[in-house]
Amino acid sequence: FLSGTTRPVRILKYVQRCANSGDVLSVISAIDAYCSKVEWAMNVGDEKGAILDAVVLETRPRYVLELGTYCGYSTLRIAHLLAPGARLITLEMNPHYAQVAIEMFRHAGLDAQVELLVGSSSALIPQLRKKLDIEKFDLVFIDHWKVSYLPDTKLLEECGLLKAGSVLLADNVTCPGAPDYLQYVRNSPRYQSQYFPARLEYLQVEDGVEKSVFLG
Ligand SMILES: Nc1ncnc2c1ncn2[C@@H]1O[C@H](Cn2cc(CNC(=O)c3cc([N+](=O)[O-])cc(O)c3O)nn2)[C@@H](O)[C@H]1O
Ligand SMILES: [Mg+2]
Repeated sequence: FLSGTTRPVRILKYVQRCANSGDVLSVISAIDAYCSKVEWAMNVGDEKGAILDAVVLETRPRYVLELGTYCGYSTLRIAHLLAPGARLITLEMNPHYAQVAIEMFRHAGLDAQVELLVGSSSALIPQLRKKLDIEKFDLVFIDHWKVSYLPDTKLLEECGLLKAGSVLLADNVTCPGAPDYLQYVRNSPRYQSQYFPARLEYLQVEDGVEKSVFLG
């Protein structure tokens, strides 16, 4: 009866049926259960998600930016760990996926904690300071089109949205891979970069995330 829907809609319907509303951890595990048992989806998943959690806890960010919301899985993992008063901005260019993510945040009871902007990262990043009155981001989670990782990182630098100590965490640097981005953050004197190997979400394939601290 869900034929003709999109994968994010099928994930959302499963969450609305099976996860306790207002319980973000049950929403996260419901998404992982569905995507490991029913159909694969490109959420960061629980193994790489645990690395994301650790980086959020270690950074204790006040201003967080996410590139590529999709179903909102990683948005929820981050939002769950933020201190009161922190702000989480997530950018999603597909309005249909954005709507699914907003419903996902509502089910988790975190829709007031997340600011979702619909549009492409390259169009939105230059507007963030004016639009949101945010000077710098303490943490950026990068999980959108792999060819956009590097140009968007350079755009964040050019727009003055990074400060010494800002942390970039990039998903999929091994699979599907973001070779130009990796080369940049690993060779630029402006970044201190570290690789965390982990399996690709829900599969036995090798992937990894790259944590890069901007040095100013
Ligand atoms: N420049 C952009 N600005 C805003 N949103 C964007 C942009 N590019 C893609 N998106 C959005 O990201 C979401 C998710 N997304 C991510 C990707 C790229 N990610 C992958 O292709 C991917 C692929 C695999 N994989 O193939 O195994 C595993 C992963 O973890 C991945 O993130 N494509 N869409 C989608 O909703 C899309 O609208
Ligand atoms: Mg990813």
